[in-house]
Amino acid sequence: MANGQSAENLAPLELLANDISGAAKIIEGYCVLEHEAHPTGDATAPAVTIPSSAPRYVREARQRLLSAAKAIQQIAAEPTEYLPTLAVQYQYLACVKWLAHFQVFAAIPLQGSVPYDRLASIVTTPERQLRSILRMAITSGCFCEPVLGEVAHNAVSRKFVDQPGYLGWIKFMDEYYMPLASNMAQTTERYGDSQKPNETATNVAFSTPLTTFDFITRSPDLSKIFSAYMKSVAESEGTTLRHLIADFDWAKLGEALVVHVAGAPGSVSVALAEAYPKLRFLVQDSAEQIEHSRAFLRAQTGAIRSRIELAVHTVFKMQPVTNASVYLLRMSLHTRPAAEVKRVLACLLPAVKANANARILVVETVIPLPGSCGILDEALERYRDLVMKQCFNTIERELPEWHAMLGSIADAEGHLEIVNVEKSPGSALSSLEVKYQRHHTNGVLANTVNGGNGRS
Ligand SMILES: C[S@@+](CC[C@H](N)C(=O)[O-])C[C@H]1O[C@@H](n2cnc3c(N)ncnc32)[C@H](O)[C@@H]1O
Repeated sequence: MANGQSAENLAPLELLANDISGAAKIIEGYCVLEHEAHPTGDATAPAVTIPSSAPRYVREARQRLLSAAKAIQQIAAEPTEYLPTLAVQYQYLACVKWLAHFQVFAAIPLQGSVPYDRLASIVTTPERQLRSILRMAITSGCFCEPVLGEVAHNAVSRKFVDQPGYLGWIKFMDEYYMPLASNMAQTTERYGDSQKPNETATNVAFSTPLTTFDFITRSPDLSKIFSAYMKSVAESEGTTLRHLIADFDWAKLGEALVVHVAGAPGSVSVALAEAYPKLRFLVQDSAEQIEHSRAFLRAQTGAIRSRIELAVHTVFKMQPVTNASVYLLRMSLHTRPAAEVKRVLACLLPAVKANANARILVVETVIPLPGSCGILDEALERYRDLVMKQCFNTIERELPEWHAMLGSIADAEGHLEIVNVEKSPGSALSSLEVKYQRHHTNGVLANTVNGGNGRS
């Protein structure tokens, strides 16, 4: 400990500085041991800072470092700096939008640097404006200036070239999410605590009577950028399928059937099928989506295709398959009002009641209780909660709310119960393992005798 002091005697700033230093040592030590490139923000920065194959303690150190760095900035800053710092954030979004509009990402060579004046003549923008906007973006971590007067890509800006969906994401944030967020107060003024899907910030911001889904799908422009945005979100760190694979003990299932409820197009089943060759899958969704799934599966290898079946099934009808080991519900509940969430879960109850080892795996955001995790993780989960409210009048839930929701799904002999919760470092989603719990009989939990898995 610095100066021989114990942790209890350290002031908050020193504690955070120690956290940062300790986490940075773990990360740098890992990079040296594994011959990985050291994280930097310059042109040589690796495309991935910490690979997903890194041990959990290294990925946890990265989360700790990010949160401690954010927390230390907050407490070291003067209160009078709060608003100027907030102002910087909206300018960042405006700069990235401007750079995307003038196709600056594509105009900068992937290797080497380019002088501002030459770049300005390529993208036909005033040089002084281009330089100001790029230099502002550089302070956000996007692009770098390896030689004074010349700009180059770094790992962040290169993403906008490698993954064009990033441009759709920025456009969607700017043209859709921003107006919703800035109309949040007017929405509460007009609709109070409404949970109706057509009394949201979408209705206020865009003066439409439509629900958010209808509003987006009926606008060709918006639905195009929405698809690009969703594709990028699916590939982003928070929702990558690697977390789903890591956050449940799929191997213990052996040869088993997994039903992915509302699982089109089937990319989740394909990823799991590749990782676990003994598992078979049934993807259920609407008739229209299952048609897309057929096309999607045709592009997979025969070995994968042979283990994935498709079926038209609505989440509001009783689950017809009762011999599966897992009924997976991933990101399918948070856009629904509570009454619908209950109906969806109730349709699965008989299937998990029929087999004491069967599980419902609910993969959704769990909002952390204040201070229970790093400040950055907490902010990202709370962001998702606000977006759900603004778009759908629905919520993301805290763990006690998930316990209450699942516990309320019951029949005469028992109810649904969460037996385990897992969340990989960096994941935006938690995996809630849910079983049917029989009511106490003579003080003994009937299900425990029958095959609880002991992981709770
Ligand atoms: C956000 S997506 C879920 C994505 C998918 N579960 C995953 O993990 O990537 C919602 C899915 O629910 C499906 N869906 C919506 N309403 C449904 C219903 N009533 N019955 C069955 N599927 C439905 C949609 O077609 C869509 O595939």
